[in-house]
Amino acid sequence: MTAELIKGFEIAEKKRKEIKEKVIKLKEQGITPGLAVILVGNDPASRSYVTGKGKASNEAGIHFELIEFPENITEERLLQEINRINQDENIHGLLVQLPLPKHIHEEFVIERISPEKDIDGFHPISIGRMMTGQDTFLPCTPHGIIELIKEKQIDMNGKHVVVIGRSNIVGKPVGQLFLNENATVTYCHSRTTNLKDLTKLADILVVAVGRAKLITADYIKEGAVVIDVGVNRLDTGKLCGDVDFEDALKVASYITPVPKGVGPMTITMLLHNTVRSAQRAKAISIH
Ligand SMILES: Nc1nc(=O)c2c([nH]1)NC[C@@H]1CN(c3ccc(C(=O)N[C@@H](CCC(=O)O)C(=O)O)cc3)C=[N+]21
Repeated sequence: MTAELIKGFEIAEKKRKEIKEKVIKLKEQGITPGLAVILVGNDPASRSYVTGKGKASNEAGIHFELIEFPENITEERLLQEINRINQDENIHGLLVQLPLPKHIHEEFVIERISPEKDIDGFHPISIGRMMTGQDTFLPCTPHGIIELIKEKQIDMNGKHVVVIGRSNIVGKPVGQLFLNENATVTYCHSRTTNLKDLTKLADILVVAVGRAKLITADYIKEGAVVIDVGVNRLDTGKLCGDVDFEDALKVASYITPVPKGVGPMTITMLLHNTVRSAQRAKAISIH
């Protein structure tokens, strides 16, 4: 078998066109969707992700504000800035790029963001709503993955999804979203003893651990769908997934490449959430 590629980049492009149309409609009604990103410190990877978000926003017609702070900013000053943006009527979405410097409590920062503007879907209120299946901002990478699966018309109902990784931003929420789609979900992580026995059972295998080429063909059931969330920067400067792509191609039915797989969908869902937030703000202003 040779797997079919899930071309996230192309699917993302199509969805961005639809988002752009929605932005045009909103602008005709006098609303310009606005996204603010807070970037602390000078990590080149974080800076490059934020640049990508800014570019994608501008291309979609979304107003983008980058707010930069030095590494040594106090937590109090950062929280104060979030308070200010929470009140800013021109901004519908706010995200604080992670990770933050060690002296800042990430959870305090996330909890300070107004759930109405939490387009990352990281606030405990957003997570709670997601868990109970309510309408809310869904975290972008997990949501992007579900959209890719739907786009390819891959059945999730009753399927066994195995997630490797249990981060708050990818592993945990992606399992929850698959559960909401009636899949059976198994979580694996660094303490899992019999990893290969479990991954071999997966109809859909989601890999989000951050270790280049960890998953080879022998971890994958014949015909499984493989979703690679890894973004590992090699010494050569090349981006590489958590899956050994060439090897996995031989056994999987569908596979996402890195780059141009899940990554572009993450940014697309961020734009999607920002536009939804603006639409909602508009609806409220009418009442
Ligand atoms: N508060 C917060 N929200 C985030 O959404 C967030 C974050 N913090 N911290 C870091 C991760 C990582 N992340 C990516 C977004 C896009 C690509 C992406 O577009 N990747 C391109 C390649 C880009 C390149 O070549 O550098 C691709 O896969 O094709 C990757 C990774 C968002 N994150």
